[in-house]
Amino acid sequence: MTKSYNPKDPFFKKAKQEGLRARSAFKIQEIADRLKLYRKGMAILDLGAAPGGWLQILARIVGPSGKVVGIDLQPIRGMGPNVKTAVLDIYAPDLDEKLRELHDGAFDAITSDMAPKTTGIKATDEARSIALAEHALALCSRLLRPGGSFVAKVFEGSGFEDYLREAKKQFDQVKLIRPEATRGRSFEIYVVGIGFRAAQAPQAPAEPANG
Ligand SMILES: C[S@@+](CC[C@H](N)C(=O)[O-])C[C@H]1O[C@@H](n2cnc3c(N)ncnc32)[C@H](O)[C@@H]1O
Repeated sequence: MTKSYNPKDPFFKKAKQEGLRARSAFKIQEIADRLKLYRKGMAILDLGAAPGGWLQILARIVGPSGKVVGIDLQPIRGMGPNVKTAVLDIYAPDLDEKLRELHDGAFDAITSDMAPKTTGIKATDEARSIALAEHALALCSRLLRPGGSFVAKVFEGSGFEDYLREAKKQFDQVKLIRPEATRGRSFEIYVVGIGFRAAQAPQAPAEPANG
């Protein structure tokens, strides 16, 4: 999970050359290219968006008629007109209200590249990481439109199988992608949910039989 800074890394160099804020931009680019999840005019929510690499790619795809909302614990500055950002913790009690100020309505897609501050203690880091991914998945029921898509970074460790099981309940299809820009020894993988199933309305009790 450690992010070693390596200027010789080809993705780092390419990101610099292309004016991208983070090498991780190539991960969402690859996911978008492979699965064709995003289109012009869409509204996308990006969780853990700083410094803004994913926002740059997503903003390009949705174009001027679309919108990308990025939130993070860190400020994100200087994005284009179709990007709105806020310093916001996904656990904030007023999250929905604050998001409504940036976009009123459900999102067509939610993405999450969130990562916790690492402690170096594998079990703690994995637990915090899966907790972030779980919270992102739980937010779909409030913020994602039926049929929408979801992408989240998850570390393959304890809790991963349960996470997949939960994602499969909520989406018609679930795919796993390890983008090329993911560093060699990393356990990170992206869980992609396609076709969000709207929460089932509670069933009305059966009519009592006549007679
Ligand atoms: C790997 S970085 C994201 C990089 C980003 N995708 C990009 O391309 O620029 C992970 C981010 O998750 C954010 N994060 C961690 N916990 C969070 C939380 N509770 N709420 C919002 N953001 C969080 C961190 O502040 C960090 O900026």
